[in-house]
Amino acid sequence: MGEAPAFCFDNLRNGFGFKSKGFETSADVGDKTFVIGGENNDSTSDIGVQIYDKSTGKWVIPTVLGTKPKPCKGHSAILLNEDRIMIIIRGSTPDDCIWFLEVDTKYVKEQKKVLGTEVVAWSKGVRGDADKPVVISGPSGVGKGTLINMLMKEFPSMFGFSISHTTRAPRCNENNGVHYHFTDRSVMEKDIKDGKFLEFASVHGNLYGTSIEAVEAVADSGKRCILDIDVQGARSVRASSLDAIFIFICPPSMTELDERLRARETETEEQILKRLRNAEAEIEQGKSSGIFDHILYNDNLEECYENLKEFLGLDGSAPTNHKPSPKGIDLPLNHTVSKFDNQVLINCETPELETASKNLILLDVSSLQGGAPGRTRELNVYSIDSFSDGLNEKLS
Ligand SMILES: Nc1ncnc2c1ncn2[C@@H]1O[C@H](COP(=O)(O)OP(=O)(O)OP(=O)(O)O)[C@@H](O)[C@H]1O
Ligand SMILES: Nc1nc2c(ncn2[C@@H]2O[C@H](COP(=O)(O)O)[C@@H](O)[C@H]2O)c(=O)[nH]1
Repeated sequence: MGEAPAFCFDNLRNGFGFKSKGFETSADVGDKTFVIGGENNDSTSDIGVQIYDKSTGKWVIPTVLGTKPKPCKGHSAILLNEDRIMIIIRGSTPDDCIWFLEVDTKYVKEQKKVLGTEVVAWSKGVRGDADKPVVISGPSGVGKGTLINMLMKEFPSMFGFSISHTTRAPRCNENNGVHYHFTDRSVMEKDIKDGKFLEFASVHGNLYGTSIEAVEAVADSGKRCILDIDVQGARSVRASSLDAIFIFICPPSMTELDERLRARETETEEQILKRLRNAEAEIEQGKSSGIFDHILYNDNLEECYENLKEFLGLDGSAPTNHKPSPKGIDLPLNHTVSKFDNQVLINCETPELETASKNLILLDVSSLQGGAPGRTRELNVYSIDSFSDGLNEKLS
């Protein structure tokens, strides 16, 4: 069990001729040293990332993906599984104190290939078993939006909609930033290239995509994220580490789909025909691709909605969705962080107390799920009373 001093002033960069401005941590992965640092201990500062490549003797500023932690008063860091660094933030809110910086995970490796640069990716640590995002897919006109609106209306504090980007023109009843982020193709293509999208696809001749930020904004609001995306997008999300549940909505017949699209009066004849042509392939893939956990037929709307609620475990009385709030990790300036198998121990010393009390916090990382882009979930946090032989109070 290796013990690492926390808030260490790491001389690493001085040793290589760099001026260190303050409180940084570092971790070695292969021949790279990842330096994670804020500027000083007095005020809050951003957590920047730099990489020292020992094989070339050069410093590299990586492309940083994901939403990063807010400016903070300091942090500790410890390497897990040789591919991600767990960061414990000082002076943060309870739901914002653990973050992960992925440095060599599958996602990071893929993004390095796509972007052609060094890449690191942040994901926020979520304690316990947070509800998984829900991906809803199906051909245009089947009623996805209608069902999602019903769900959001009945459970406004439970669900949040992931607002996609699209290059298609807004319909007369659609608002920018509410129904979609309407954008230019060149801007969206640049953002895709910069790794800002969880998934994207060309759908009926336009570009659509889910930004990492859209999904994180919902998670940050404490709600369960709903994504309305096409089958190609669902496939990409399935291949990502978002760890969602996938529902495919099927029409009762192509004739009925045709009627619904026409009755909506939002597309031209040409566009309707294009959407109907694409629907056949989508239905085929929706039923056979193995992407979806559940297929719902939207014939009678009310019945389909009841089935959707049942699948989401919402068929009884309206759930309160009030999980107990997790307690924070109140890190003092002096503490050590150590790791043993899948457990990280934070030893907070409070020498000013006569009894020199020790406050131990155990982070169980054995069941971590998900990861960048999105959230790293299933982190369990316990406090340990060092003066008794028993555990624990679960803090999450
Ligand atoms: N079960 C149903 N029976 C009859 N009409 C329905 C049913 N479900 C939805 N509709 C209607 O069908 C039309 C298309 O529905 P909606 O816009 O929700 O489809 P969608 O799957 O979200 O389409 P798109 O992918 O193009 O956004 C709407 O006018 C809606 O009111
Ligand atoms: N892959 C993605 N598909 C998306 C996204 N947002 C919407 N969609 C799908 O596009 C079609 C058409 O939508 P419309 O609003 O123009 O009728 C529909 O099937 C949506 O599910 C996205 O972010 N990614």
